[in-house]
Amino acid sequence: MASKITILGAGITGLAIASQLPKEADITIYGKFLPGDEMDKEYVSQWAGAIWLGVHATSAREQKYQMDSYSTLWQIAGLHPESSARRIEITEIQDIGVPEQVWYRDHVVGFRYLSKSELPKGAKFGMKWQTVVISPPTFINWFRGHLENQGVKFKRLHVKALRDLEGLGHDVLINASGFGSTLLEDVRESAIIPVRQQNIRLRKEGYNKLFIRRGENNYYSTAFGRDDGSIYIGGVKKENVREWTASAEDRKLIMKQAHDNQPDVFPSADPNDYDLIGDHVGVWPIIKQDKGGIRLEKEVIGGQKVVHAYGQEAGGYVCSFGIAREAARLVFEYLSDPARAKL
Ligand SMILES: Cc1cc2nc3c(=O)[nH]c(=O)nc-3n(C[C@H](O)[C@H](O)[C@H](O)COP(=O)(O)OP(=O)(O)OC[C@H]3O[C@@H](n4cnc5c(N)ncnc54)[C@H](O)[C@@H]3O)c2cc1C
Repeated sequence: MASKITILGAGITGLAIASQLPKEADITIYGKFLPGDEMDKEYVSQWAGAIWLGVHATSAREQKYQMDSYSTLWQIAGLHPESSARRIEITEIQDIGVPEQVWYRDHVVGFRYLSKSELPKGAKFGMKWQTVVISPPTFINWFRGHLENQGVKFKRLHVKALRDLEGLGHDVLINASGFGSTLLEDVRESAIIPVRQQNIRLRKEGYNKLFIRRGENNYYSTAFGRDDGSIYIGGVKKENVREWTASAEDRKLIMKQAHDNQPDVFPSADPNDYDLIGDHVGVWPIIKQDKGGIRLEKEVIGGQKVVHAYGQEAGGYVCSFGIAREAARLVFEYLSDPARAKL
């Protein structure tokens, strides 16, 4: 009989995990929010940028997750342009750090360091390489359809605890509920903290670049074109803030930084001089490295064999398929256990 696997969570984490499970498994994804829903601030995967960006200060374990995701997103961009995933050249400028910390330099397509003459004033080093950019609402919708074609079922359900799912009779339950894990009565994750990021979206055709610059005091400026003709400009990041009201001051700062870095593209520092779509404020759940980083492990809770998958600091898209492969391996460990009968 096919193994029965339940996934709680229909964000990028739950979807990616479903894609890496054995094709013959009977898989159902449950969620309060599902792909195709109207934008809701609590459904984090709709709000990502999203880009694949090698995150500099991560553990070897998370580097592997990031690279697994890079290669799969790269493939999706080649095979399924309708998913919104698109290959793009990235220019990364660093006012901090050293070139040696760029651990992904030998693993991404077309990587090269910039020469001194190519660096803007104040920069320590920089690089260009090829990455993938995604429009998340389109991407998760496409992903849902792709999984449904393979027999994965989607059902809307809001639970208070993992034990509410016990009656489904699955062999393994995957907990990919993100922030939900702080509230589930039998999980109550206390290591998750919120990270808020404010960005701007504006209408501007013809910008097909991805620029990012990082510096002292959390300086972070990015701009990239999305497939819907908009530019996503970021951003002001704040840890431990779960609040969605846009700040006018941050909006000005974001636009000023974009203007300083690319005056040819953004000739004014005043947001009102552009065709603004609006502020884009989102909050995502992370577990910091000093608290162990992403929680990706097995735990038997009240008789259910659970695999937890949440809290990725580097970003749910950046780590997606790497986390999914590891989660699939943990599922396999449960299923191949000689004492496979339910506990
Ligand atoms: C502004 C912004 C920019 C970002 N940019 C990037 C980027 O460029 N690259 C990147 O990789 N990441 C980026 N991220 C981070 C990324 O969006 C998150 O890491 C990722 O979306 C988390 O996905 P998830 O599937 O774990 O959680 P979610 O998308 O929140 O999904 C959780 C799922 O669990 C369900 N759920 C939770 N609790 C329950 C319950 N009790 N009962 C039923 N269902 C439940 C929800 O309904 C939902 O379906 C960004 C985030 C923001 C906000």
